[in-house]
Amino acid sequence: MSDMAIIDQARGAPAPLDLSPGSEVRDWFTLLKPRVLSLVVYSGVAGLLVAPGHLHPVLAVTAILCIALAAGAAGAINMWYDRDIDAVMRRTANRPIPAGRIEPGSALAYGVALSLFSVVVMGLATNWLAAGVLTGSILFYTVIYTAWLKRRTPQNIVIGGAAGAFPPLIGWVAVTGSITLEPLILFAIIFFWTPPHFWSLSLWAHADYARAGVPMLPVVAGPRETRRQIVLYTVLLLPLAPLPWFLGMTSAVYGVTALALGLWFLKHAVAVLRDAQDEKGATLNNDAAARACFKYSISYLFVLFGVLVLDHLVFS
Ligand code: HEM
Ligand SMILES: CC(C)=CCC/C(C)=C/CC/C(C)=C/COP(=O)(O)OP(=O)(O)O
Repeated sequence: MSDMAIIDQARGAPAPLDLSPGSEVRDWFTLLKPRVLSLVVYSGVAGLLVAPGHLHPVLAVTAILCIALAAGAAGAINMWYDRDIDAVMRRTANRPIPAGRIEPGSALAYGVALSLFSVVVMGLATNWLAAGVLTGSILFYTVIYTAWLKRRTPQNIVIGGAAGAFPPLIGWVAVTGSITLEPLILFAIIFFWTPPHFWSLSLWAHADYARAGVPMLPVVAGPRETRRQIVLYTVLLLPLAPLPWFLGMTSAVYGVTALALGLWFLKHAVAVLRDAQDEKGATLNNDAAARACFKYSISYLFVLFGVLVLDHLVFS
């Protein structure tokens, strides 16, 4: 706390919210993995906006806040469970639990309380199917991905990564109260997007995972196989993303944009595959192609879902 804040508090003034680096409030916020939340909320909003039907704006905002809260709460439980491996990885060693700034038990209680709160509010504000799917997504991330698959198999990302594909489905179900083919396609898009998103990053971050004993694909199968798998999933995503157009859900504007974005993703993936390696398999240019592919993966999803929503608002 700053000197001014301490003086203010001594005078009886309410303490201002301290969000400075290392502050306690900031640490509790960090437990929610806020940076990843941006795309989670964005895809949830997209699912909610393109769904047929109407939800009162207050309830729609509540539903989105519940998705954000649930994803954040699951992130806090993930950080509680993974505190041992987070402590050994350079990227995560300064997280609030391994750095000793937040007690593990308090983080768990926080994650569980926020999870329960988000599910109950979602059920009351929208419908109980949406609350059920929200519960499924929390359990998928915390139990299936974090506690079960992450430390056991290099397919952890493929199966467990489905957790992150739930938000547009939840947004849709919050409006319609039912699960149909359309939101399942949105789910599938994120499902097939996740492996190239994460494996690109893991190509340059695998030393961290190896040190922590996490069997990520580059650690277990090597960088070459990881590069091949990145191309494979990008190829699978290519026809999948325009599917809403083929099924009459959108106009050609979305369809053609989805194809173009997919081809550009594939170009990045092929560049990753071709990235020069020395005889020991180490890359010669600091994995510039993998870094570019990871960065592009995030823009890809932002633009794809943005155009999906615009297409819906303009043409339907
Ligand atoms: C198993 C699946 C996934 C894994 C293992 C994974 C892992 C990661 C990692 C390690 C980062 C690096 C930076 C950080 O720690 O914040 C990252 C960044 C990011 N991920 Fe993922 N991710 C997954 C799925 C997703 C999904 C489903 C979304 C949203 C739809 C997403 C959105 C993002 C975003 C927006 C960033 C950039 C954050 C920033 O600004 O640094 N990720 N991801
Ligand atoms: C509504 C709801 C529950 C949505 C799920 C949210 C979501 C984006 C899940 C994706 C999984 C994810 C970010 C994994 C990060 O891997 P990790 O946890 O292994 O990454 P780390 O090494 O950074 O801890």
